[in-house]
Amino acid sequence: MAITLGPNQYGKAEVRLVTVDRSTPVHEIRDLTVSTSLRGDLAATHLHGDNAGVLATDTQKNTVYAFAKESPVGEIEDFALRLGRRFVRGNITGARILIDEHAWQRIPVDGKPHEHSFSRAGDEKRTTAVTVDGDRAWVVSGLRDLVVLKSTGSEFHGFPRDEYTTLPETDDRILATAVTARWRYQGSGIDWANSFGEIRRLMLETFATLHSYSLQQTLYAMGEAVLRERPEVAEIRLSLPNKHHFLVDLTPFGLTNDNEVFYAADRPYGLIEGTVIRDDAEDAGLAWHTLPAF
Ligand SMILES: O=c1[nH]c(=O)c2[nH]c(=O)[nH]c2[nH]1
Repeated sequence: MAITLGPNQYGKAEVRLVTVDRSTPVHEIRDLTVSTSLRGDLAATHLHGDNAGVLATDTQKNTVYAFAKESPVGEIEDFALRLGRRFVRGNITGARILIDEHAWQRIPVDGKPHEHSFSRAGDEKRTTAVTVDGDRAWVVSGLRDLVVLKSTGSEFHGFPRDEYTTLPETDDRILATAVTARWRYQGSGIDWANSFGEIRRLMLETFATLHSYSLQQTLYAMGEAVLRERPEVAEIRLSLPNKHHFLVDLTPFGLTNDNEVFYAADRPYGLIEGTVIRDDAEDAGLAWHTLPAF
């Protein structure tokens, strides 16, 4: 019997990085969670504990902080590319850098945004996942936990009924989800910030305006809108938990419920996931390699 080492990677997970730009009295803050993962010829450490080719995860963490001091972090995609390219040398042939950006907004005081006091702008995160392999690189960006709800304009009916079906058909329900999206970029010279803003806008506008007959239909329409308008996006993957809102039965209290009082269920939840891709998309290469969640 032969036993061999299979695919492996290692790095520092969830490095918390906060930067303050103090160049003017109006401070700018950035708040990132950075995870690094390196691949390559790492047999010696796995088989014999020989660490000559192991760039310590502690060094990887320090590199994140040093790079943030040496030049402005900039767009998370550029920061991830800089880090990934730094790590790929010698026996390290590939790197994957994940970054989540946490948004802050200025606290309004006397109607004006404060210079150096902030409040968290909700749970939503802008994300990127950069994979470097030799001198090639792939960028998959996205967002997580963008919670949306529409109070009408959503129906769900026509599904099969069997002896276990209890769900009533509805022609007017609340539709709510927390959007997780990742999209794969193609081409070069991409304005990361503008592209992110436009993709987010397209997804939100589609969610708001599409009269939905299923969350699946909404998912596809959101992805299709992005691919139609944004040629720099090769494909988009969406994960949409159906945050069910059930009508409360008020008849025990002698009351009617005219689609006004709901119980927001926590779990279980439907989980609707899918990819929307253009038929002439550039090859995905290693873009999704070892990417969690999809
Ligand atoms: O939009 C929906 N899609 C489903 O597949 C589903 N299943 C379910 O119970 N409710 C819903 N809603």
